[in-house]
Amino acid sequence: MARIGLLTISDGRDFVHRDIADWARSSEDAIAAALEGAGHEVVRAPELVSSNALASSQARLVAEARPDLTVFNYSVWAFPHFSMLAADATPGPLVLLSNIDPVQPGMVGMLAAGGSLDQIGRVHGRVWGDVADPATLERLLVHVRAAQAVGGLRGSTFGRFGGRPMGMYTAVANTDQWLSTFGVDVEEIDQWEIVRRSELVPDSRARAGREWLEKHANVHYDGKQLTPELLERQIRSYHAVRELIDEWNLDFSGIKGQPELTTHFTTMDITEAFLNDPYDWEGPKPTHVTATESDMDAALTMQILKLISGDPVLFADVRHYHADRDIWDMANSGQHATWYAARSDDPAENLRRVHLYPEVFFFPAGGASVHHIAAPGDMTLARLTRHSGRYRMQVVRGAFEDYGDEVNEQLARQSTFEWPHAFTRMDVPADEFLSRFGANHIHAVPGDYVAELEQVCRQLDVDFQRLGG
Ligand SMILES: C[C@H](O)[C@@H](O)[C@@H](O)C(=O)CO
Repeated sequence: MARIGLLTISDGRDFVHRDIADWARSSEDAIAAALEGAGHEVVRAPELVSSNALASSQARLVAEARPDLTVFNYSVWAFPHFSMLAADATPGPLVLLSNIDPVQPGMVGMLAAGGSLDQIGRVHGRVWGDVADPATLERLLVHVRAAQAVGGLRGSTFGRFGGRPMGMYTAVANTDQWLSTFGVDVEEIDQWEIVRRSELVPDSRARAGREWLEKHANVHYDGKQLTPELLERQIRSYHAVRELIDEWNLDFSGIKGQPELTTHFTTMDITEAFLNDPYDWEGPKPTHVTATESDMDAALTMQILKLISGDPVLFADVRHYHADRDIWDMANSGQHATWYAARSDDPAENLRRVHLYPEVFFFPAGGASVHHIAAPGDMTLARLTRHSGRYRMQVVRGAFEDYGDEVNEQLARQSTFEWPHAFTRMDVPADEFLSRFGANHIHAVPGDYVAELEQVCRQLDVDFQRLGG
C-alpha cells in the first residue's frame, strides 16, 4: 500500500472558481475513490488550490504526511503558477493528472503546468483520462509503483558479504554514488562471519532443514561433493546469514562465495536460493534479495524489481545463446530461487521440480547446487549497468520457455546441467544484445514492468535504455 497525496489545482479568478469548485471537488472524489479502491491511502488537501497562498499551504499540509507520490489534479483550467508553488512545497515524486473533457479545460491546465515544471527541470509524470477507466487508473498506478520503489530504496542498507569476486569490475560499485543516486548505504561484512556463525546453529535446526529438503526436493547425494553433512553446512550458512541480516538491519544483500567459500567451505547456493524465496524449511517469510558473487548492481536492480512487483527476483548469468532456436540459457552458477520452478505459492509444488545435485568441478568445497528449469511465462529482464560512470537501466522484454523434459535436458546439458536454467526468448536481436549489454548477470520478474522501470529511472536521474522492441 502506498500513501498518495492529492491536490486539485483550480482557476485563480474567484468568480470562476466559485462556479467550478463542485465539479473540481467531484473529480477529486473520483480519483481518491479509485486509488483507495486499488488499496492505497489517500491524503487529500483540505482545500482546492485557487490562490498562490493556498498552493503553498495545501501542498505543505499534504507533504507533512510524507506521501510516496503526490498527484496534482487538473479537471478545470488551473493557473500554472499555483502548480509551480505547490510543486516547490512537494519534495517527493509528482504526477499531473488531467481529465479529457471538452467543457472544462483540465488538459490545457495540465499542459501549462507541465511545461512550466519542465522549464525549471522538475521531474514529473503525466497521466490523462478518466480514472474510472481501468486503463487510465493502471497508467496512474505505474507511477505509484515506481514511486514506492524509489522511496523504498532511500534509507535502505545493502549487506556486502565479501568483496569483488574473481576480478569482476561489474560487480563492484561506488558507495558514494549509491548513497547520492539511490539513497542506499553499504554495510561490509566479512565472509568469515558466515563460517563462524554457521557452527553455532543448533544441530536440530540444521537437521530439520535437511529433512525438509529431502522430503520435498530431489536430493542426489554422491558421498563426496554432496553429503548430508555438506547439505547441513549449507543450511547452517543460511541461518548464519539470516542472523546477520537481522543484526545489521540489512534490506538486501550479496555474497561473494567464489573462490574462498566455494573452494574451502561450501557454496552459498542454498543460502541464496532460499533468501530470495518467499519460504524456507521453517515456513513462509518475506523474500530477501541476495545477489550471487556479491554483485552490487545486480542486487540493486533486483531490489528495484522486487519493490515494483512484490515477487521474488531471478538472478542469472547470461550463459549461452542457442542460435538455432534464438533463445538464451540464463543459468546461474548454482542457484535460482526455487519459486521459479513452478511459481507456485505452495513450496512443495516448486520443490517437486527442484534437484539438488553435487557441486561441479568449479567448487571443490562441495554442497548442493539448486537445479530446475524455470516455468514458462512473460518476463521483464533488466540490469543497472554503468557507462563512463553514469548509471543506466538496460531493459528487455522476453519470455521463459519450456520445451518438455527431453529437449529441456538436452539444452541444459550443453552448458552446466547441474545449475538452474531459464530458457529465455528475448525481444532483442542477439547482435544488439551482445554488443550493448553491460554485464555478465541479468535479472528478471514475471510480467511487464517496463513502464515502471522507465519512471523509476526518471525519478532517480538514471538513463533508461530499452533493448530491442
Ligand atoms: C564458473 C564460474 O565460477 C561462474 O561463477 C561464472 O560463470 C559466473 O557465474 C560469472 O558470473
